[in-house]
Amino acid sequence: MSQQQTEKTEEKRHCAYCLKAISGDEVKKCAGCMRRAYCGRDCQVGDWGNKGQSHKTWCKDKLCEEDIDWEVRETQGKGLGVFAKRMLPKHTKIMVDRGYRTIKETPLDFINSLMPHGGTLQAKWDLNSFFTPEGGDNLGIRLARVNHDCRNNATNKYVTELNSFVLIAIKDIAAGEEITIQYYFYNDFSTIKQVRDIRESIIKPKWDVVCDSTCVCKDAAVVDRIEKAHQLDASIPTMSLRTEADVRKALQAVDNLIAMGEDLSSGIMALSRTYYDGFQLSITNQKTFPLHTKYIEKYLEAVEIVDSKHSNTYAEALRYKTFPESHRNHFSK
Ligand SMILES: C[S@@+](CC[C@H](N)C(=O)[O-])C[C@H]1O[C@@H](n2cnc3c(N)ncnc32)[C@H](O)[C@@H]1O
Repeated sequence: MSQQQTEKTEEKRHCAYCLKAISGDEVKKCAGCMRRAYCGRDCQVGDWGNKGQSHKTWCKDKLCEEDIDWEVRETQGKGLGVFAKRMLPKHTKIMVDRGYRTIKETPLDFINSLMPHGGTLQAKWDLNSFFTPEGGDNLGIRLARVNHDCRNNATNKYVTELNSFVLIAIKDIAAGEEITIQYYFYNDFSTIKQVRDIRESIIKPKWDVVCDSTCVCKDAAVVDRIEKAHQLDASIPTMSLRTEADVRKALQAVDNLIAMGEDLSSGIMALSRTYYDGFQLSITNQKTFPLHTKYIEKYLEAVEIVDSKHSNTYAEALRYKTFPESHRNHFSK
């Protein structure tokens, strides 16, 4: 385990484990990354394993840290929010935040500090936990401070085996800019009807966030782009793969979808799946097999951004890159 070091500066930080505000001599840093701050050895030990944020897994990645790269502070009219302290380039991992699965599992101090102020533990849990298609409702104690925006500049994915949310920038985020996500997960290629239903039936009642008529979710041009991408996405699995020409046609659809997805909000999530589609399709035919390289490389890159190198998905993608013939779609099977 990395050792603590005492800093003699008047630096102001938050303990990465208990979240206490600390400054000057109270700030102890992980000697591995020299970035993560603790108020003492007990907190450092707690944070190292999965009782805390599993810093053992992330230390070498030198991830963004609270008070260095982002901070939690008051917003105008939304309570607290998370703000960039420096320019965070597109695809930066802003935070990896452990997901608590139940109220019982969540430290009481953490859950008590959350909105709604004066509310019951259940009300706080309901407001601050996020549904994850991969792992049910989970609460990330720092993620819970991130506000919703339909024009979000970040997106989050829950990685089940790491028991953590990974929050990534989906565009360059300027120093001082608020970091926002879309509450309630939907991928960019879901139909606009689903998007609208989610707004009306989940986001509004659960978080009391109401979009005005100028919001991007009501922009006809955006609606049209999402709808077209959805139709194309839904058509790909139904396409014939009997001949080489069929496979090339399906790959053309994949390339078109990639081009459409590039500029849709949170694109990298849906794109990672589309790159994988390209890989799976190209390997079905001996003639198109050489094309698989570009898709699997893009897929691996996207998985590294969204799920991280420590995920099972990354290990699997790496295996398919190295041994594409091991995939069930390989033309020899
Ligand atoms: C998960 S919390 C986000 C952090 C919260 N602002 C805080 O102070 O802890 C969700 C709540 O934040 C507020 N909020 C989030 N996004 C908002 C938005 N776009 N407009 C207004 N309020 C928002 C709403 O009160 C919402 O129920």
